[in-house]
Amino acid sequence: MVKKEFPYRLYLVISEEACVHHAYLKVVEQAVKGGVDLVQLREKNSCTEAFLQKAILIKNLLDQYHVPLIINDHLEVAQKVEAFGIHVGTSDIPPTQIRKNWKKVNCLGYSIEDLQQLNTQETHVADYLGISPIFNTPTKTDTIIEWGLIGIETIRATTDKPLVAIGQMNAGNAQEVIKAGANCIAVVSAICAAQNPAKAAEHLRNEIEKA
Ligand SMILES: Cc1ncc(COP(=O)(O)OP(=O)(O)O)c(N)n1
Ligand SMILES: Cc1nc(C(=O)O)sc1CCOP(=O)(O)O
Ligand SMILES: [Mg+2]
Repeated sequence: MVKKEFPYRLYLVISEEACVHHAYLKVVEQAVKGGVDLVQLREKNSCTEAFLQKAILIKNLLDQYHVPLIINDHLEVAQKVEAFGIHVGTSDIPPTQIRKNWKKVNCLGYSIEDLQQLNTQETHVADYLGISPIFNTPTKTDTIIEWGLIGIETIRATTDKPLVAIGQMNAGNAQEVIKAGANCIAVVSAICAAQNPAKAAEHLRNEIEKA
């Protein structure tokens, strides 16, 4: 595998239902203005058509800001919208299958839930690894481990792939998470539930850059 660049540092994972104070497209735009440089659309409860329509709207918006779009789980939507990439976990289409069916995928993310996964072909073909989760979070409860900072350090020592930290990430822990070895921080609530998504993103981004 040729190692690709992964310059992204603040990753917004968004769904319409996670957005508390503003419409999701407004949250995306404000977040990008505040410093988000990668966005994932994660619609766990939408049918394919609704997911696709949301993806088209977000893609059109993000293209104006030259910010890449990642689609969660759904290969058909990702391909139809010509997304930058896709994120999958251990219960989804395996990364090797995605490589076979989507030759032009630019960025393939894969969730890591245990250390054994690091030695698999699925991990090998991924462009970045999501450390799933750093801390338990009410936003996603079907997780099996809480990696903590030690988990980031352990994974960092094992792989040189870009590492994305997710799960209860916020401005209060962003610096220590980056210092422990994560390249990028992914958030849902810290931006989607903020009164001011632009300010929330800016605060997070500043903490990341200070680390
Ligand atoms: C950046 C990032 N990391 C991890 C996940 C979780 O993916 P997965 O384990 O497939 O769980 P769902 O998001 O599909 O519920 C993610 N989405 N993004
Ligand atoms: C989408 C997602 N994946 C996770 C994982 O552990 O794989 S945790 C998560 C949700 C993160 O939400 P918040 O920033 O609100 O804690
Ligand atoms: Mg998934």
